[in-house]
Amino acid sequence: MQRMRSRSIYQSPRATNSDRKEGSMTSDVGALLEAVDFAARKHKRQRRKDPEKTPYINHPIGVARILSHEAGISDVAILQAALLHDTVEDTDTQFSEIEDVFGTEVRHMIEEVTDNKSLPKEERKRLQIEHAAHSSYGARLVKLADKLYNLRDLNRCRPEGWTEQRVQEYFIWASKVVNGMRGTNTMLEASLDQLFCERGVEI
Ligand SMILES: Nc1nc2c(ncn2[C@@H]2O[C@H](COP(=O)(O)OP(=O)(O)O)[C@@H](OP(=O)(O)OP(=O)(O)O)[C@H]2O)c(=O)[nH]1
Ligand SMILES: [Mn+2]
Repeated sequence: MQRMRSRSIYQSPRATNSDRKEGSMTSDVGALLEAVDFAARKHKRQRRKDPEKTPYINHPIGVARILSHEAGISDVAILQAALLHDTVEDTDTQFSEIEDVFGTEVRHMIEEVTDNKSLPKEERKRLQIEHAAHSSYGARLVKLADKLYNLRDLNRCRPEGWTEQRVQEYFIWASKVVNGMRGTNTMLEASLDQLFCERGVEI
């Protein structure tokens, strides 16, 4: 029987050339695909709130894509955290499970971006504004890309049951979360500011 590894092979991969030649899974690509697969399995029964009922997994994949394609991020742990960022908040995933597979760095980023769903919604939303400002660099990047994706999604179509006023209030709240993270990434902040400006939200 194969012995259990004491350290996950998917955490912060630093693959050597010989690892790559041997087809080892410690490559960056392998580590990212492991996170995509983990998130897809965890979110498999969930849909977005849009009338089309888009598969939920489109959101974390899109958040990771914003970081890599628009913000210029290539750090594998940060991209994995983006892919996994809603697994604990919205599925039965435990932080310990994330740590076992992806390591402590990814676990900590996800802890930082996970709301405590047992708190009343107003308190949760207030705490996001407070916590975002004191988060690590990786967690702030994930938060900024998360907000950018969700605001673009709101411009694309209104979630079922949301009034136009609720959409506008989400933009105003998101701007407060973003304001606490200024100076993190020029490209993300410029894209977010453009959206706030189009909605007439003061920044
Ligand atoms: N714009 C949009 N959002 C949708 C849709 N479907 C699901 N969501 C999710 O809804 C959340 C925002 O809705 P709210 O009512 O404010 O929050 P709640 O679900 O946490 O109570 C976001 O969670 P989150 O990613 O955890 O971010 P956050 O807003 O909690 O920071 C977003 O991903 C959709 O079709 N459009
Ligand atoms: Mn999210």
